[in-house]
Amino acid sequence: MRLRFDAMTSLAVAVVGAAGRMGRTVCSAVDAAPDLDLTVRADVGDDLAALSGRARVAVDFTVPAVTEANVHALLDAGLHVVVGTTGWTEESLGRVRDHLEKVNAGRPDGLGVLIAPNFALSAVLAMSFARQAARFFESAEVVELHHPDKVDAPSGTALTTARHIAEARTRAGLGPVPDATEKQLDGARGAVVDGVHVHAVRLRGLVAHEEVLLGNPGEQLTIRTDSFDRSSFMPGVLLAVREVVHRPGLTVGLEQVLDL
Ligand SMILES: NC(=O)C1=CN([C@@H]2O[C@H](COP(=O)(O)OP(=O)(O)OC[C@H]3O[C@@H](n4cnc5c(N)ncnc54)[C@H](OP(=O)(O)O)[C@@H]3O)[C@@H](O)[C@H]2O)C=CC1
Ligand SMILES: O=C(O)C1=N[C@H](C(=O)O)C[C@H](O)C1
Repeated sequence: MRLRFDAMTSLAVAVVGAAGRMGRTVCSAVDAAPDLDLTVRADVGDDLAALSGRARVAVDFTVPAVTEANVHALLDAGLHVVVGTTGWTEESLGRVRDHLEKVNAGRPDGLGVLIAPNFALSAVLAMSFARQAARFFESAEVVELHHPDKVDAPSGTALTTARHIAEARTRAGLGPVPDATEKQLDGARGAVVDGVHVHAVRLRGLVAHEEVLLGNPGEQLTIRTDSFDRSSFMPGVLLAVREVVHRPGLTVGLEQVLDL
């Protein structure tokens, strides 16, 4: 019965932030997918409560300052939500988890929220490889490189990568990364995220890139991911849209869906 339903009914999708760089690309990708139906393009000033009944899944690519409020409004409107916008913290994720528990209480087919800092397969794999490798290296630093219209630094992907590296180092009993710097210009050693230095480059011509540098005496491992075009994020976004309706509660990271 379920197969018949999936085969005959397309999934109605709303895109929030539809006029933005990612929003426009997601609209085209949803439009081109035979099993998905783009029913709403929402942007600044649109009332998200009005999406109730017009879509089953909303995709949010907006700005860090509004994304959490959007998710709460979309849950109140009864939609599953896929989020690519950056700026999430343990606290804001916790509030979404609490909200989901409330709206899903007593519902076997509860709502799902899937939040991922990066939907590109190469980036998800790079984060996973970095996490795997981190415990074997004395030194670890992250360099992220993006287009200069990006409003946040460091990138959400770099923050997540650094946190995963730090967790792996702690679990392995590694101490602080070696660094004899005594005197520096402000920012010369980047931001420090859980003990891992993160450097942000903004350069016209770039899209989204990251290097994880891992060092030991006499050797270095570099893990690099490049998104040359926003089409790189689309298979992951579409996968998340199709998956989120089957995953009640909060899912963080596309790696959960890919079983990495
Ligand atoms: N997870 C992933 O794989 C990826 C994540 N990102 C992240 O996605 C986010 C968006 O990136 P990008 O598309 O480049 O940014 P843009 O600035 O191009 O797009 C954001 C859009 O959201 C709109 N917007 C702002 N506030 C609201 C609101 N309250 N409700 C609805 N729409 C709103 C903006 O309108 P206006 O311009 O008028 O303010 C704009 O149209 C960023 O956080 C970025 O880091 C980006 C790429 C991949
Ligand atoms: O703003 C961008 O462009 C991107 N943002 C995300 C991030 O901050 O990690 C994902 C990707 O790097 C592109």
